Amino acid sequence: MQSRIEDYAVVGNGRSAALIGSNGSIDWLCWPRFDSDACFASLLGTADNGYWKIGPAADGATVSRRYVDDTLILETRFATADGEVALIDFMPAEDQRPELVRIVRGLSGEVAMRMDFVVRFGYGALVPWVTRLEEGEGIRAVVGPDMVVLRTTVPLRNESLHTDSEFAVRAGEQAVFTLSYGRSYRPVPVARDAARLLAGTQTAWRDWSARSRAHGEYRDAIQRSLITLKALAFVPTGGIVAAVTTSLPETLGGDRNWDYRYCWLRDATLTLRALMRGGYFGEAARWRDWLVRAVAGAPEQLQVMYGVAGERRLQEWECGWLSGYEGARPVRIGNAAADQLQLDVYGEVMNTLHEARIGGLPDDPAAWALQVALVGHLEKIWRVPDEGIWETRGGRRLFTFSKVMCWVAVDRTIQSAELFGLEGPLDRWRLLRDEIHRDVCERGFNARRNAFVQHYGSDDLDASLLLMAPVGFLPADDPRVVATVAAIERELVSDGLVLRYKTETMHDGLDQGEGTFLACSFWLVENLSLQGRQAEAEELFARLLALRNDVGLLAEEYDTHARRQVGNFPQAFSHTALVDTAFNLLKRRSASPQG
Ligand SMILES: OC[C@H]1O[C@H](O[C@H]2O[C@H](CO)[C@@H](O)[C@H](O)[C@H]2O)[C@H](O)[C@@H](O)[C@@H]1O
Repeated sequence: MQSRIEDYAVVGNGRSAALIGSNGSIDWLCWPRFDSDACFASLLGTADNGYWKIGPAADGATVSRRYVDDTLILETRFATADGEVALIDFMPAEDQRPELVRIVRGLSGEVAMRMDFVVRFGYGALVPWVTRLEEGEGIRAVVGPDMVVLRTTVPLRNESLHTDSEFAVRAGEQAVFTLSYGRSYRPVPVARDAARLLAGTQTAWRDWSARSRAHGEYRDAIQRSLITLKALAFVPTGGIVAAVTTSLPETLGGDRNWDYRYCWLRDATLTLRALMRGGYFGEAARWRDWLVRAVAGAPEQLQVMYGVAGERRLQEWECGWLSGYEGARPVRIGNAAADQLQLDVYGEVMNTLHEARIGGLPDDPAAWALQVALVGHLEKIWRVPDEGIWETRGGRRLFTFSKVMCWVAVDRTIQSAELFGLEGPLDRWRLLRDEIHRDVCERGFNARRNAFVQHYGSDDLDASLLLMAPVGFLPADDPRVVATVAAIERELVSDGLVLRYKTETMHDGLDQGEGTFLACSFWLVENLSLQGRQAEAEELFARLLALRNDVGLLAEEYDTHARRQVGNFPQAFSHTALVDTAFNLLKRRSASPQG
């Protein structure tokens, strides 16, 4: 039932998103929010956990897919011996009402089609009570507070807990399906005109994309990533999720399965940086307001992640009735990492707020007051061990990268104060910045290994340290940085791509082994380029671009043995790193004498 991860495309509307396989099957959809219960969950289980498939009745069609121009409207073409049809899938942009529209258009000949609809609320567990609509062709499916309404232009048949339809589409004809979500105690959502919704959605995405600064050789790759990142933003609040899925495994068949449908300060700020580089500052303003609301009063209560509206309790539990993606169990809902201490997030937040100011985002006194309070708190806690950027579950350590990012937090706050005349104890902050820098250089560098190491006193390498030069902690040609990059290239590169760390020696509290981490691989490109190894940088970048699926999407990791994308999908981290690296390569190319 499940497709390969890279066979999925995403459609969304700024509140939720659906994954659609190249076979026309929607195997994942949570409504009404990204983190709501799924009503189609076969992605993580079996057909009985819910899916909605539209495709040719006979097997053997040739499939090709694309997004319509610079939009999030998916077009899947099925070419059969009898003719060709296009399946158009989208969520209307106009009001973010939870709705999915599917239009089958006949392009040539006459194609016999089939639709199968199995809706199961509660992450695939609950069979709804299904009734026919009084007007028009359609059904209403209800369980407890949840309701979906399926309307269509073709006849439906209800049989053994399953709704289906067999219909034919000739060239020039079309069949339309709309699925709307609502609360079961509210009236049935009114029917809307699919053609009008399609036109409006197309215009909204085209207008958004027209504002982009993406350019040059990587223009299309950058823009597709920006659209994907935009699709991860929860419009009503400004929160941004790390991915639209939970528990797509980092190792096929393994237990590294996590719920990413939340707003990590780290992932969200990196997403914003990418959107701002693309010219999109509106999202930055909304996210900053979200941050001020989410963190609110006490800086010592800062969490590393929140729900999309700023919720703090993201309790992790295992969804025992789902058998997992290709059997990878457990399927986890919620994320216990919410209770961790990860000091790097201070650096990512301060860096993004600083860049937003430079980009012209009007200042907000509440945001500056929050920053001053956060640095005040960091001053007290930067020396303590934490769980680090990788959210390890094997106990707290003095992670070198966490300390580097504490330096970034203080450095960017000082820079903001200096550049924009903002008030703060500058002399004290400057002393703090120097102290953190000294600490990292003395305790994070292992002379015997001739490299900065994962945590103080260890021999392990860590790919997060590829960010030392890009964040400006040390120059890229500093001999210690050059040696660290060389050591990572020797020891953490697998088939040309970068592992986060060695799970064999790191003891992160989980089973051994995982795929190569795509964001880290982009960070290696950045270091090669900063070291002037341009040809190598561009070659690795081209390789990474080639790993995107047919519609330009990336998961979190890549399994170089199975040659498959692994981990949650599509993932913000990977797409932000793509955008950043592409812009940097283009900038350096145009600055070079030959550029
Ligand atoms: O590796 C164990 C941890 O994996 C997840 O964290 C990863 O995803 C986060 C969201 O993209 C990212 O911010 C983090 O840097 C990654 O390591 C998972 O969410 C954790 O619960 C888990 O401990």
